Order: sequence, then C-alpha cells, then structure tokens
Amino acid sequence: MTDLSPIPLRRLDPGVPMPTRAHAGDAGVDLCATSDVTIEPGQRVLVGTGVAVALPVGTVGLIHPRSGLAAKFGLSVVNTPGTVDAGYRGEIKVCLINHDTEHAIEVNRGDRIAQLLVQRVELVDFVEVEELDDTTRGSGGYGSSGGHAGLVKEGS
Ligand SMILES: O=c1ccn([C@H]2C[C@H](O)[C@@H](COP(=O)(O)OP(=O)(O)OP(=O)(O)O)O2)c(=O)[nH]1
Ligand SMILES: [Mg+2]
Repeated sequence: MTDLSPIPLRRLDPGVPMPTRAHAGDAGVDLCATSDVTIEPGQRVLVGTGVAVALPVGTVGLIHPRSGLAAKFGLSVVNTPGTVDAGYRGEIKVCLINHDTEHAIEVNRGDRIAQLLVQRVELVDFVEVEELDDTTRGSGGYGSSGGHAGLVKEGS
C-alpha cells in the first residue's frame, strides 16, 4: 500500500495497544490514552499515547480527531491536526478538548482517542520577492466568494 518502510515505533507504555488501523486501507492508526481523565465541558487536557516514532524526513505525522467521538460526545483535538515532526522522538501526546456545553467526557486508559496519519510533506525553501504573480483570486479570502448568506443567524 506504500513504498515507505515500516516506521520504527517504541512502546513507552507496553500496557497500551499498538496503534492499528480499524480496517485495512484506513488512513489513520488509532492512538490510545495512557491514563484515565475526565474532561469537563469546554476544558482541554493533554493525554499521553504511550508511543514514540521515528518518522522519515520528508514525512509528517498528523493527529486527527475521531469523527465518532466528535459527533457523539463533542470530543476533539485542540490543535487539530496536531503536527508530529520527523525529528520528534518523544511521546506522542494529544491535546483533547470537550466541545460539549453540558456533559463531561470520561476517557479511560486504553480508549482510542485520536488517529495518526503519516503523509509526505514538501520541505520547501522560501525566497523573498518584491511582487507576487497575478491570479484571479488575488488577495480575496475569508468568504470573498460568498455562498454563506443562508448560514447567518437572524439578528447577527
Ligand atoms: O498534537 C501534537 C502536536 C505535537 N506533538 C509533538 C510532536 C511535535 O514534533 C512537537 C512539537 O509540536 P509543534 O511544532 O506543533 O509545537 P510547538 O509549540 O511549535 O513546539 P516546538 O517549539 O517544540 O516546535 O510536539 C505531539 O506529540 N502532539
Ligand atoms: Mg514547532
């Protein structure tokens, strides 16, 4: 499925399962929590996953939320997607946030809390210039193309 070699992974907490794909072909491997935590509404907490990896230079690890936990409980990742640099050898941690406005979320050790994707990344250089080339978009952004009038709440 990939021409990258298997990525060296250390289990810093052997009691936590290896990150695995729920289904062959899934983009991400699920990461598990190493501790029990309660996340109150609106609160965030940094949770360990018990693993460290040696990603090849030219790749990046991206930590994404799990959609099921997001839809059911409001659980997400503060800095989604989290960036795991190729040179990072420490424990991968996940900064979880509870977006639910009413209910606390209980995370238990071993729960699959997020997913790690590995992607190739271009390590480009930048060159300073006086002018940039013209494009049809130009400097338009942040809604310049319209199409969201119906999403505006009355009175706002
Ligand atoms: O969700 C995340 C995000 C980052 N990291 C680790 C791996 C990454 O390589 C390192 C630094 O992340 P980042 O560059 O996003 O954070 P920073 O605030 O810029 O810290 P630094 O100054 O160490 O680069 O922290 C995680 O374990 N989980
Ligand atoms: Mg950084």
